[in-house]
Parts: sequence; C-alpha cells; structure tokens
Amino acid sequence: MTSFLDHLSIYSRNSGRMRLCAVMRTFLKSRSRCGAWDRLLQKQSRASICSHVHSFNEANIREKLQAFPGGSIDLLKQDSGIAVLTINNPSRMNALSGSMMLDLEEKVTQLENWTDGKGLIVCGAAETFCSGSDLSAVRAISNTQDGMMMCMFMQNTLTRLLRLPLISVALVEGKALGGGAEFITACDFRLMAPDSVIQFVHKHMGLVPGWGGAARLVRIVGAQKALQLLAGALKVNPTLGLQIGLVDEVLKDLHTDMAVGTTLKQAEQWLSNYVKGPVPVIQAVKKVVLSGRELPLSEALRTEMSVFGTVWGGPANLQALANKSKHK
Ligand SMILES: CCCC(=O)SCCNC(=O)CCNC(=O)[C@H](O)C(C)(C)COP(=O)(O)OP(=O)(O)OC[C@H]1O[C@@H](n2cnc3c(N)ncnc32)[C@H](O)[C@@H]1OP(=O)(O)O
Repeated sequence: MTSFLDHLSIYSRNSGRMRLCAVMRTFLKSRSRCGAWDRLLQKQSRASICSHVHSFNEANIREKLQAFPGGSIDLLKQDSGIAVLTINNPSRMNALSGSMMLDLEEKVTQLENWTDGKGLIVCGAAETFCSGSDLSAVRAISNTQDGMMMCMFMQNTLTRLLRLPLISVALVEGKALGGGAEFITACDFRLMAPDSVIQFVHKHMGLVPGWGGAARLVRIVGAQKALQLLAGALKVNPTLGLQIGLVDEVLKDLHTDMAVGTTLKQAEQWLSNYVKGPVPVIQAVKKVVLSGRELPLSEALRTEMSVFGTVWGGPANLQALANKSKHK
C-alpha cells in the first residue's frame, strides 16, 4: 500500500496549499479492512477523495460548475453488456461545459453500479470527439483555486472512469483536443476514424494537462513520446497514433467502404472481440490488468490472487471443465 500512496504524494508536492497527500493517506488507511481491489477502486471516490481534502469544498465546486450549463453526457446501457457514453454538445464541438462535468460524474457512478456491464464505448456526438473544456467556463473560473478544484473534480471522475470494471474504448472521430485528448487516455483502448486528430493543445493555451492526461499518457506511450506530444502540441493523425501506440486501431473509411456500417458499429464490433464471455470473467480480466497497471508488483500479485478466487470454481470455470474444452 505504501507505494500506491506514494504515487498520490505528487499532489502534496505540487500543492502546498491543499496538503492532499496526508488526507488521502488517512482516508485510504481507514479503508484497510477492504481488499486491495476495493481500496484501489472507485468506491472511495464515490464518497469522493475530493470531499476529504482540506480547502476543497465539493459542494462549492459543484455549484460553480452548475453555473456553466450546456450540452449533456448521454449514457445508453445495452443488453449486449456494452454501454455507449456520448459527449453531446455539438454547437461547441462537444466542449465540456460545467454541467457536463457533473453529468459525467453521475454517469460514471451509474456505470460503477452496472452489474451486468462488460464494455464501454466513449464517443462524441455529430462526428467529432471533444474540443476540451468549454472556453467560456475556463475564462470565468481562471483563478488558480477554482482551476485546481475543477482539475481535481475531473481527475477524480476520469480516474473512476478508467477504473471501471468494464473494458473501455474511446472512439475518436473528428477532433479530440485539450481536455478531449486527456479524456481518451482514461479509456483502456483508443480507436481513430480515418480523418481524425488527437492534439494536446494545452501548451498553446499556456497550460499543461490537469485532468490526469499527462500521467496516463506517459504510461501509454512512454515518457519520451509523451514529452514530444505535449511540448510540441503535435497533431496525432491515425498513422502517427498507431506508430506511437496511442491508438489501437484505425477504423475503415465509411466513404470508401459502405459495408462497414457506422463508426459506432465498427467500434462495437471491435470491442465485442474482448467482451465475449460471462460478465464475472470479463470484469475479472479488467481488474487484474488494472491492478497490474496501477499497483506495485507485490500488491498487484495479492490482488490478482483475490480476483482469481472469485472466478476459480465459478460457473464459467465449472462449465469449461465439464465441456472438456480444447483450445486448438
Ligand atoms: C484542462 C483542460 C484544458 C482544455 O481543454 S482548454 C480548451 C482546449 N480546446 C480548445 O482550445 C479548442 C478551441 N477550438 C478550436 O480550436 C476550434 O473551434 C476547433 C475545435 C478546432 C473547431 O474548429 P472549426 O471546425 O473551425 O469550428 P469553429 O471554430 O467554428 O467551432 C464551432 C463552434 O464551437 C465553438 N467551440 C469550439 N471549441 C470550443 C471550446 N473548447 N469551448 C467553447 N466553444 C468552443 C466555437 O467557438 C464555435 O462557436 P461559434 O459558432 O463561434 O458560436
């Protein structure tokens, strides 16, 4: 547990004012009766890490965010076990308004409680992904304290999104800019439509990522490439995305191949390869990979064992044994 908490100490190094680390330690230690998985995962953030932070008034930030309405985050949970989360604010290229940030958190909570879920596709409405934070809200809360509160709220929400026991994929059509580029790093996989672009434009805005996008990007593409993408504010097209490992697949061009269906259909098809099978097994797969990704080895091994215990001798395991499965 120590090392995981040490990861969190970055908050206290970066912000003398907020003194997050000590508070988070106390908070997470108070949960020590739960398994490693529970400690790691989202239930802590439901109560919200943020609410335990000195000088972070969650009600206050909610009120502030609510003052910037527009757009919505729509969630469709399907019988297939794949949900579709749509960033919906087309008149602003799906920029995230304050109310959409609140909406996103509410939808993540719903997904945390979705016991039948296996997969998640995150996409944007009207053939574009997301142009980042709504600039009118950014302008209005440009003081440091409000900016940091918004940043923490979004970090918390996107961390919970990434930690869902669902296999998630971002479907990038059009543009994923700024916070939109950060958003896609909070999914397990990324698919790009042929003419789409991912760009961490933060540098051009006099910013760095704040929604956890830099930390996640380093883990996805490595520190060298992440530095290039952020310092150069490079435009990542599908070819570059594939080359650096930011993108897992480029979708077929709808204009040249009418048979492939919509981009969403293509994404569902792609994801279906990874979510075939019983819910407990698919969720267990996500859990062991997530703990391997986030925890120190010794703790990841312990978590893996406890997750293993949930499927060993379970219905799917017994069925496979009874069928004398061969894997030719
Ligand atoms: C920690 C988070 C950091 C951040 O996310 S900071 C925000 C970073 N994002 C940006 O700076 C994006 C700025 N926008 C753009 O570069 C361009 O609008 C973009 C997305 C390339 C689209 O260009 P075009 O296709 O030419 O379309 P356009 O410029 O006419 O935009 C259509 C309407 O959408 C609006 N829009 C686009 N991005 C927005 C945003 N982030 N916040 C608020 N409004 C935004 C834009 O103002 C325009 O509205 P209107 O038609 O002029 O009323």
